[in-house]
Amino acid sequence: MGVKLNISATEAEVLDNLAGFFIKAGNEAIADHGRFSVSLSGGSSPKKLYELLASPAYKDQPDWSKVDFFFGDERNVKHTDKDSNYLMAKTAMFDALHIDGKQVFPVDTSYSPAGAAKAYADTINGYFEGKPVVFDLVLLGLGDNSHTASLFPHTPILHDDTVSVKEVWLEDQQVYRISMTAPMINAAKHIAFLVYGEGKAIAVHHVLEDAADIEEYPAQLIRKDGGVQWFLDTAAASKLENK
Ligand SMILES: O=C1O[C@H](COP(=O)(O)O)[C@@H](O)[C@H](O)[C@H]1O
Repeated sequence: MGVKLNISATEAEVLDNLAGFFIKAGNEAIADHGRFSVSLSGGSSPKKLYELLASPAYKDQPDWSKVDFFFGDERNVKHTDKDSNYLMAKTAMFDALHIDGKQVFPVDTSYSPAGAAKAYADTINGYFEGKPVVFDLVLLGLGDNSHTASLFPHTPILHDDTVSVKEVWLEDQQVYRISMTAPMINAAKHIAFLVYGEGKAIAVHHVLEDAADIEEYPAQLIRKDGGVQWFLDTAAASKLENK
């Protein structure tokens, strides 16, 4: 799968290492083509990373006016809802860094789920001006059930081979989410997972070491020849047999 493991002793070290990776990727992208396009993850894990990146004491920060923010997935809720990935990133990072609204590309959840997915795909294609969609960095988390972005077990999006954005119906929760497809994520220059805590250890083992089964372990869909970076703490890595 081209996995690059970065295992740290503590949660704080994992966050620090990934912040360093983010900043390096950002500075390199800006030096290379003038801007840094990053797709953020949502859920419970990344908030501390975003707060750390926004911390004024943090070293070697990129020129934030040259960073463009997207979302790998979103809950089908208003931007003011506590479950909104956009709201979480805004409060944890955008506000503190005074990011201009023109640099932030949230999913427009005022549409129907299918409409929001289509509109977001159009937004992304427009940003890349009709050229191939290649984000400089896609950040991802991992759910206890081995989902990433909103690529959930046993959902049709797992078999979508288009570089696109789709709505995802979660039968058990009776809600929609909107998610980039695996091919859109896999086209990125860099992909980095942030996973910490013992609760994720079994999922990490399934995704990285079990036989291929994308229906059960959708994060196995995320692969790159150049390697996918996994930033883990020792608790999340504790069930790995090969470290
Ligand atoms: O990549 C992602 O992963 C999470 C799962 O992370 P968790 O920390 O909430 O368990 C997912 O739900 C999130 O929306 C996504 O961006």
